[in-house]
Amino acid sequence: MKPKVYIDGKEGTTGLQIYDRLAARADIELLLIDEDKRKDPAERKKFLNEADLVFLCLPDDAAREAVSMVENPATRIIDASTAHRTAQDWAYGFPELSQLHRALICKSKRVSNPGCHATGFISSVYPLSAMGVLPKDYPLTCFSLTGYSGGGKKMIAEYEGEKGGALYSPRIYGLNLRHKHLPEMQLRCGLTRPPVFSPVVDDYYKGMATTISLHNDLLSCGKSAKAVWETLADYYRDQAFIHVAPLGGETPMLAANTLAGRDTLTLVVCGNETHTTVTALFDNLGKGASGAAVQNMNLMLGFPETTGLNL
Ligand SMILES: NC(=O)C1=CN([C@@H]2O[C@H](COP(=O)(O)OP(=O)(O)OC[C@H]3O[C@@H](n4cnc5c(N)ncnc54)[C@H](OP(=O)(O)O)[C@@H]3O)[C@@H](O)[C@H]2O)C=CC1
Ligand SMILES: CC(=O)N[C@@H](CCC(=O)OP(=O)(O)O)C(=O)O
Repeated sequence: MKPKVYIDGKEGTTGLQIYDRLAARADIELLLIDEDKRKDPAERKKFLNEADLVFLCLPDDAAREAVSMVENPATRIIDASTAHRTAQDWAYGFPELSQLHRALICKSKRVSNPGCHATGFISSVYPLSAMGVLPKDYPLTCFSLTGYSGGGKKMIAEYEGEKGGALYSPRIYGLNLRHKHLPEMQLRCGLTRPPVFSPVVDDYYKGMATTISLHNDLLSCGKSAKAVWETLADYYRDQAFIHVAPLGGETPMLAANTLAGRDTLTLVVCGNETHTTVTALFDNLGKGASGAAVQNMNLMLGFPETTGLNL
């Protein structure tokens, strides 16, 4: 019997991208709700309980409500929203972080998909912290560029409709320094202080560049860009979805849309004897959302991790 899969919120930006990755798959049965009933709670409840695995591609409150509708103990959930990313009883859907993360995803009934900015931040900070290069109390700063599809249908409409001058230029947001991804960044990396985080949205559809900046003399060990690069290259050497570029990168500038349309993430380490930057390049809708969600589904259902993905 093929596992039955339902995407709640399939008509949204993340949901459609998951659908695109699954539509042609013969190893699952996709359950499709009637278009005119896609927000009908009773109909959604039926689908949520009929499925072996559901993706929640909904705003946070609707995701919480959807979880409360699930009564079938066999139904497994991957939540793409922020609602459960710091919940201790949910597995954190970032399998490359450790064997334990991967094992918990494989067996868990509840998996929370990482936030897009958080994915970029954690991909560099977690290994450096786990390998003892970065002290847990390091005063981290991070800036993160994203395309406008990161803001979902509403922001896409803003950028693709008649727009004013400001939307033609990069915009720094999250100015209260309390962006919703900060709790998962801090908790999942075990940091004792939250980073100073500045997200930036710009006038292109998708793609991200998330950068942390380090003073080498404040690192616990390996006080050079080369040592940071070696640590990351070694940590991710066997991963299909995360690659580490040669030290210094391969281009004189880093374009945030380099990996648009792909489900992989590339880390670029730059710097010198005194300072280091690490930049994660990826697609907010690939490794930053839908691609990661499908990767998690494959692990949960026992399929090859790379099935149906744009490596
Ligand atoms: N876009 C991105 O790059 C990323 C998004 N995410 C997260 O994924 C989730 C979805 O985001 P995104 O796809 O961008 O958002 P969108 O606004 O593009 O899509 C959300 C979808 O949910 C539908 N919806 C809203 N309320 C309900 C409800 N009560 N019942 C059923 N459907 C409902 C909306 O309907 P309607 O079409 O009528 O508006 C819409 O189709 C969010 O939590 C977001 O934060 C995570 C990582 C990256
Ligand atoms: C451009 C823009 O607004 N982007 C969104 C991030 C989208 C996202 O990752 O949402 P989740 O937190 O559900 O993962 C933001 O920064 O709030």
